[in-house]
Amino acid sequence: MNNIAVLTSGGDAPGMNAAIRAVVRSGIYQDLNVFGIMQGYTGLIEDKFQHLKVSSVADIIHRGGTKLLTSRSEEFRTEAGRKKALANLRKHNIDGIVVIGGDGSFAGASKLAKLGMPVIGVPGTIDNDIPFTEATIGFDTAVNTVIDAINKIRDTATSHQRVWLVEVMGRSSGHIALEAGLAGGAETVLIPEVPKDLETVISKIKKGRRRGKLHNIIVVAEGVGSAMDISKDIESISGLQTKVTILGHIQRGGTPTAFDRVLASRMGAEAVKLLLEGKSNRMVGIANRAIQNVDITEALASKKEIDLEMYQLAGVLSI
Ligand SMILES: Nc1ncnc2c1ncn2[C@@H]1O[C@H](COP(=O)(O)OP(=O)(O)O)[C@@H](O)[C@H]1O
Ligand SMILES: O=P(O)(O)OC[C@H]1O[C@](O)(COP(=O)(O)O)[C@@H](O)[C@@H]1O
Ligand SMILES: [Mg+2]
Repeated sequence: MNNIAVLTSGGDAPGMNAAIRAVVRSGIYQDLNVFGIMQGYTGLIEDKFQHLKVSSVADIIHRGGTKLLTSRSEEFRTEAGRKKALANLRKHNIDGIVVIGGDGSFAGASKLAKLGMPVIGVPGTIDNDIPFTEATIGFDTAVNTVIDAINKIRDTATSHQRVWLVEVMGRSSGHIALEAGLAGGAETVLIPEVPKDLETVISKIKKGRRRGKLHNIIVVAEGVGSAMDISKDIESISGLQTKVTILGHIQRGGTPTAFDRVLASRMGAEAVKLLLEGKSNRMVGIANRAIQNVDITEALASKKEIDLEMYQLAGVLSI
């Protein structure tokens, strides 16, 4: 193995830069040439390769976003698109590639591996919706961004004694909502993994008010549906007035936490090690603080479960 490549794909996540840095520097440390592919699978198809040096990844460990840029590529979903991508990898004599991205990017990566290109996946998505890893790069930072927002909303919610719905990201999963809900002391957490019951939500609000509670924070994962619609339903059933804040893409930006930087550094370096060991179609993960790796196909075949005990605890602690 002489030449390896790295790209970021799908939604950007804080810590992706730290992962890129780790791939580049541990690759160079082990005498590899490292190429960065700009704009994810789009750049792979459009031949946007750059030879990276040690200094190419200087001053990025603390930055959100991705220096390599990212994209969602429709063309890569087609066989013709993937063949173009493979031809470019061959043209640059690439012996293996590290894909930093989420579940969709891994589905693409696995197809590339089937075409004969060694591929290692590094999980980078704020959603934390990838099985066989307790954390994905960006999740911790996103959760911290959400609790910072909840703290601020709580100040004004209390002052006006308001019911507040905070909509958070998570395309089809409730990991951000649950973790931020528990850490932010939310009264109710609505996640797609658990059927929603608005009568229970409303009776909890009313019970809280009877004990003198001055605010109600309800965290809604976007995968449940629009917080705006849910607020209208709560208002029409209960007669209560509600406010809604949709946090949106603010959750994707910002400087990564120490946790995400360390995770990204370890995972990026592990990906290079796996390529050097001749592995392919593997995904790096973390369990009990140890870096591990699993087959991507196996990972994609299963769904990451939500921690129902944590969900119940969030309910108990907000009685
Ligand atoms: N089933 C698939 N086959 C091939 N490529 C895919 C597949 N699913 C996703 N991709 C590629 O991966 C890209 C990123 O996936 P996406 O789901 O948007 O983000 P993420 O990787 O963050 O989950 C897509 O734009 C597409 O190019
Ligand atoms: O920025 P976009 O393209 O609208 O995507 C929004 C989606 O991306 C995410 O922020 C991250 O998801 P992915 O990692 O799958 O891209 C989701 O939480 C959200 O639903
Ligand atoms: Mg995804």
